[in-house]
Amino acid sequence: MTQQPSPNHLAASEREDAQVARLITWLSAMAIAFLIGIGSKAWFAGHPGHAWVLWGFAAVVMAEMAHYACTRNRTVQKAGLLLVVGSLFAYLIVSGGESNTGPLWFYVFPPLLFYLTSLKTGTAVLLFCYLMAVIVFQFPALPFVTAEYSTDFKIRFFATLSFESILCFTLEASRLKARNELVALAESHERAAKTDELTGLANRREMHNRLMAEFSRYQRAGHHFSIALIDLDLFKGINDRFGHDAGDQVLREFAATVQTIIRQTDVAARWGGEEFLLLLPDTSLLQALTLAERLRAEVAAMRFRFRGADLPVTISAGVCSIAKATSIDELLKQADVQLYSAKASGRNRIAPRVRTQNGTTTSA
Ligand SMILES: Nc1nc2c(ncn2[C@@H]2O[C@H](COP(=O)(O)OP(=O)(O)OP(=O)(O)O)[C@@H](O)[C@H]2O)c(=O)[nH]1
Repeated sequence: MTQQPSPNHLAASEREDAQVARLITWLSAMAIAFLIGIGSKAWFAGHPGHAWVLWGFAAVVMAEMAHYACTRNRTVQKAGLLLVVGSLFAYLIVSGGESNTGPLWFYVFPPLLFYLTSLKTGTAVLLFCYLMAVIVFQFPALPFVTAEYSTDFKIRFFATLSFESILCFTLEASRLKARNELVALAESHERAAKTDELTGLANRREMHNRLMAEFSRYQRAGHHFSIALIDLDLFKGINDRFGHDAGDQVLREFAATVQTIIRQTDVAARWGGEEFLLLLPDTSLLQALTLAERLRAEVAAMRFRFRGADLPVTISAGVCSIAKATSIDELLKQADVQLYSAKASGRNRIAPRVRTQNGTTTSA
């Protein structure tokens, strides 16, 4: 199974793409200035053919810039620049440019290539360019080759270019590694800031954000939601009789049970010590009561064990729907009042108790 890139990775890639697009725009503008300047120099030095070729390349780069300005297509922009640069360097190697210095421009290629493409694509394109250069250097008699280079030049050219390419590859590989580690670190910090360490559920701050977001959705589009405030009954007794570790294990097991019962779109959070809050989007009061009751029955029927001892675990919950409140604070207050009433009427129950059409009540 292929792993989906995380939102943080996608955001980092998007930022990088935008940065690359800006860089290409600047490089293209500089390339146009250089090509026109060097073309003019060639013109006045009496090499009109060379001048026209360089001006032709400048015109293609201008056309590419205009295309990008109209379409904002970054893939075409990148491919276009690499194609122009590749063709220009091929021309400079076969023609020798001015005074046989054309191949020197090739040193611009490796860093640009690795930065604009991936390490794999960059290496493949570079190897292809090496092959082309070897052919041009080895077979000066080929019809399109007009330059001839000394053996010394060829050896030094390949040696220095290989050194530069390996250096660029290594630097780009470590840049990517550092970037990925940074994104992973940011992700783990982000997760830690939203999660309760003991149970792995959302923490109070994260739940508060989710409640606010759900409330805006309700105000904007009228999507109803409900909450259930759950408290483990007589939890102090469990800690006192069986120890704090037993209490911690109960909290973890209860959190795991909650996660098997709620929907994916629901949010469960540890609201306080032994208090949990469920946010149930698109859920009416009756549906929320049914879910809370199912959870209560499940917990009451479960066997919580710690070091051979059976732990008496039950829950009480207060449920409230946004239809009965005008703000998140009021909603929480009402759920708290309901929880208090569930506790007061004997614990191991859900409040409010409502009558359904067939006369039964939804909670214990
Ligand atoms: N083991 C453990 N205990 C915790 C944690 N957080 C809070 N508690 C304990 O939970 C207990 C809550 O006790 P109380 O508020 O008196 O409530 P209760 O005993 O559950 O009684 P009722 O709520 O009235 O049913 C306290 O003893 C806290 O120390 C935790 O992270 N781990």
